[in-house]
Amino acid sequence: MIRLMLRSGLTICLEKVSALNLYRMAWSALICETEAWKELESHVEDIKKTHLRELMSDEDRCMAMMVESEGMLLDYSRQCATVDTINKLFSLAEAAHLKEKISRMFNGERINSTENRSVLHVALRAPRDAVINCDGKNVVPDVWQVLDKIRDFSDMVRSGAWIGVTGKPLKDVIAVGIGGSFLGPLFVHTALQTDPEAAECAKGRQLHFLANVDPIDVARNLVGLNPETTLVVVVSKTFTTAETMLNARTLREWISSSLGPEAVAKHMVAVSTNLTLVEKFGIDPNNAFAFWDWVGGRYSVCSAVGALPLSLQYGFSVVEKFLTGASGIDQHFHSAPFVKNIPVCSR
Ligand SMILES: O=P(O)(O)OC[C@H]1O[C@](O)(CO)[C@@H](O)[C@@H]1O
Repeated sequence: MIRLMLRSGLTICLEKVSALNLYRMAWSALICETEAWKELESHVEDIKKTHLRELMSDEDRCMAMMVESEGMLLDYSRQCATVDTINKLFSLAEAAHLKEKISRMFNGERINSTENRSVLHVALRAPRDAVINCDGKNVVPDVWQVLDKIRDFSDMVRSGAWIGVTGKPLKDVIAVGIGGSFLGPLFVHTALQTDPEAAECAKGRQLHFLANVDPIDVARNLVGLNPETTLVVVVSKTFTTAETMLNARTLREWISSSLGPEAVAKHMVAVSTNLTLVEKFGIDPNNAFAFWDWVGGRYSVCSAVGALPLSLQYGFSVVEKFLTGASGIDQHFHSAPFVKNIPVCSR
């Protein structure tokens, strides 16, 4: 039996581990024990003595700390750091095998080790003809099947082809959700409100978000809304989250007490990975928009979680542009060297 002492102090017996596991264990050695970390640590003491005013007067340094790609400019020159600091951070990224980890993510490997899942939010905005495998299956066709369904549904609602039970068009949407099933869509909605093209597409429509279970917040969100012209989108990855389910039940009651229980079919739809619970709640599975467990909640804005409410408000073409932009950044993240890589430099 061969015994190996890792830098972390862990002793492993070679006959008990496969070569692959050995490789992974070596990778997971603590980052703070690498040379790159130690160099950075001692460098921090020097940089602390430098004033940002002095750093900002160095034009070459400032230019070196700007990266432009995909129509975006990242200027990180106002960090208390020199070009040397940045190079040391790149060395640390290499010591952490960042490049390999990025590739493993795009290859659909189960890098979410706590849940033993792939991390494939990049597939949510991949072009229709892309191939991204999860457990040997290309997931891109499934993604586009849902996106096509979102486009058709939001076109129908926006054009008035899908109407409420009393025959009125549904011009207002309440998205019920919390955490990752709320914050991403709210963020994009806030940004799109200042975009002239998107604002034009949203004229005459309202999008509300309900995350809080405080009854006053619920009441405030409903002010000025008429159930006859409102569509409720219940957004929950698990469809078990207490706050979301309580708000969903409150709104189901708001609709059915005013329009009758049969109105739920026309006035409530859902976004979830758990379509069984969606149906149990009383939402027609035909009006459910799926996503998958390889989408982390906080990364779900490009799934139906964001795409459905935002398409209802702005139209699918606006959302498609958002997805295309995100996909452009994904390609950039996958292929650009660290020094020109906006997501890497902004970490
Ligand atoms: O989408 P769900 O399953 O309703 O979960 C909502 C949020 O609740 C949490 O589980 C906890 O806040 C988050 O991770 C998640 O984004």
